[in-house]
Amino acid sequence: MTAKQMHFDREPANPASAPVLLQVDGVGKSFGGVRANADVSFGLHAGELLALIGPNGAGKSTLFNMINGQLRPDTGSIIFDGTDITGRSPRAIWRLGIGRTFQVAQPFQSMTTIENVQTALLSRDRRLFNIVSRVSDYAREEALALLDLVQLADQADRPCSAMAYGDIKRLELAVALAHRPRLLLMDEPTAGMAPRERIDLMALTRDLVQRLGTAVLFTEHSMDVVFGYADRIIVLARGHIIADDTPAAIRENQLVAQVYLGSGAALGQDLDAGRDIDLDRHREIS
Ligand SMILES: Nc1ncnc2c1ncn2[C@@H]1O[C@H](COP(=O)(O)OP(=O)(O)OP(=O)(O)O)[C@@H](O)[C@H]1O
Repeated sequence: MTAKQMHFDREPANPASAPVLLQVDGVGKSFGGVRANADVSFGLHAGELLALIGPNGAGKSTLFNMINGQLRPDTGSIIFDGTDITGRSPRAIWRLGIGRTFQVAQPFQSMTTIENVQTALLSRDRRLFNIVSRVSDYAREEALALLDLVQLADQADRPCSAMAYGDIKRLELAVALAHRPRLLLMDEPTAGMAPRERIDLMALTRDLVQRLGTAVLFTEHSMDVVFGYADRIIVLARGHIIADDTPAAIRENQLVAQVYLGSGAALGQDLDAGRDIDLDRHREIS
């Protein structure tokens, strides 16, 4: 069964006209005297690929963790598809349709590719497996369709331990998609990947977002990925949103350039020259 037969494909979404799926309103979080997030507000539309960037310590992880339920905001609210999820548990938020991927993908190495997806489907369906009902017997066709989505169907029965890291990241995407999230949070999706693999993974993510209508919020330190694939970019600095705009507008934003580079140079100049700006090299502002 292919992904198309499983009805994964939809009409491509138009993010600008799509309804707001996630609304973050006046969110703040402090750790002792450190204001990690202050009065953060933004909306995210269905089918939108939104990048969250900022220098080290700007507050990206804190914001991410408030959306996925790992941290409770001190102030403000987070509304997902009309439901107030502020301070709810990670499990409850996941059940409502917010999935996530991690900086370092960690599949079950002792399983095959397809068994990893089958395990995610078992979890989605709240089933347990034991010696009698084996993982490899569960929802194989649906698991194959998910692997087909991320172009891994031909590696279904391969042990994970034998897979290339770029393929493992694609497997992680299939696992995250197993419970059909409407919003996917991706924490530095291309960390540790070679340039070619980064482009492949983001092109695939973009394609899936358009086909499935899933919204994606991702943090990323590689500016080639951010400017190449985001529909919109939010820039955090010292806990505040200092810009929320299209990649083209962010590129020309002088405040953003100053925050990153400590100069008036337009952010993305290096990109135009075909180079990648690594924010780790521009820590001085935070
Ligand atoms: N659990 C914590 N306890 C104390 N301070 C914290 C905690 N978590 C974050 N902070 C502080 O809050 C600020 C924002 O941190 P956060 O990790 O959200 O930034 P970030 O933008 O994700 O940084 P990076 O890009 O380095 O991951 C920093 O000053 C950080 O030291």
